Amino acid sequence: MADRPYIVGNWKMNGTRAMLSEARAIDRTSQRVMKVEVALAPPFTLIHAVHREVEQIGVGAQDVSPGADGAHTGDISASMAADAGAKFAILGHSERRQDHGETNALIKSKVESAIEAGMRVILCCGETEETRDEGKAESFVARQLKSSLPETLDNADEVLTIAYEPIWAIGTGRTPTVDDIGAMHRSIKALLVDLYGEEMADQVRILYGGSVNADNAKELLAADEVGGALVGGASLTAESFLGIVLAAAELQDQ
Ligand SMILES: O=C[C@H](O)COP(=O)(O)O
Repeated sequence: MADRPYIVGNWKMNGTRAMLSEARAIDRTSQRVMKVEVALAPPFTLIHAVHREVEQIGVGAQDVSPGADGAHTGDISASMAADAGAKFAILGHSERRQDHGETNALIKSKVESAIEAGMRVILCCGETEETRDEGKAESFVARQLKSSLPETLDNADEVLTIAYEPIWAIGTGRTPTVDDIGAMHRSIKALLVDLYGEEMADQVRILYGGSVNADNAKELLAADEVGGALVGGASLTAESFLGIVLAAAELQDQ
């Protein structure tokens, strides 16, 4: 449901079965916070286990490979991730772009494969500090999105979420101003209207990601057109992640 804030924890390359207790605790509290949609993206090795442990929250993958199953050693297709219990896939994260040289064209083929497998896509975008300093952040992000979004979209709220994550804010404790976040989210929204029309664009939540924690969540989530948060470091313990979930719930009450 696009009108609920969407709070997604990305565990990145962290987590062994010892962390299942954190997922259980997140799930238990989330059952009482129905006005917020909560989800976790553990590493592939834990997707099935987390899926079996939780009742309320969504479980997703941090990536999928494009194309159909076949002879691709080490790869995991969207249909395999979905079979393990993943309902969504985070695609185009800047860490994958940097560490694995992912291009917008490759990301687009991953987006298409994930949607075909029935998953929701959380498509990440975001600029470097240099690009922002040059005043080119919005045009850079628009280019990333235009080159990696599908041509057409049906059931947008079930299929697509965008996550704006300025690279310089990831894991650094630094965040853009609320005005800068609002301006970027408005620009992304305008692009979605352009590509898919207003009705479809209204259904796509645009998350903010980059050093979100329980202390700054309320302020960041209140920015214009922010429909939730993609959380890295602060999603690794139930205590810190639930602080963000509860902040989102409080904001809904205001
Ligand atoms: O996917 C999550 C983002 O990269 C944000 O990570 P962070 O919350 O550790 O800054």
